[in-house]
Amino acid sequence: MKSFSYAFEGLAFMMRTQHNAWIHAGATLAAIAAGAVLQARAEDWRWLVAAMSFVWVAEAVNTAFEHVCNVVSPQYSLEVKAAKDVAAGAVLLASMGAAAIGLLVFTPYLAAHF
Ligand SMILES: Nc1ncnc2c1ncn2[C@@H]1O[C@H](COP(=O)(O)OP(=O)(O)OP(=O)(O)O)[C@@H](O)[C@H]1O
Repeated sequence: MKSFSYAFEGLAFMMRTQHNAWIHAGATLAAIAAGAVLQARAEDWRWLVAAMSFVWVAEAVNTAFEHVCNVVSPQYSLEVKAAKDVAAGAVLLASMGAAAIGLLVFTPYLAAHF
């Protein structure tokens, strides 16, 4: 129970400090709403859940990484810049992958409706 509470504290910290987390939250809610409205099949929900989870995991790891960097090297450093930029790149890659999965999942439903 203690471990769960620390993990939820970490997630709450991420939501308080990372504006990108709110963009992920909006995208997550939009994907869930689209899946419900279009009545996505179970195999499509699997892809959606995997894509959404991957983005959140990348953002959480990026947040942790940034804070470790800030403690280890609060002053400007090209090494820290490279490390933070690569971590931000991981979130970008996960988000682009999720957007691609969203397109692949939802396009056939939209094509069938319109
Ligand atoms: N100590 C530092 N030395 C050099 N560059 C830094 C340093 N801290 C931040 N930066 C640069 O600023 C960018 C943003 O870092 P910051 O820690 O402010 O994260 P952020 O604003 O939460 O952005 P994001 O989560 O979108 O990557 C980094 O990707 C890096 O290019």
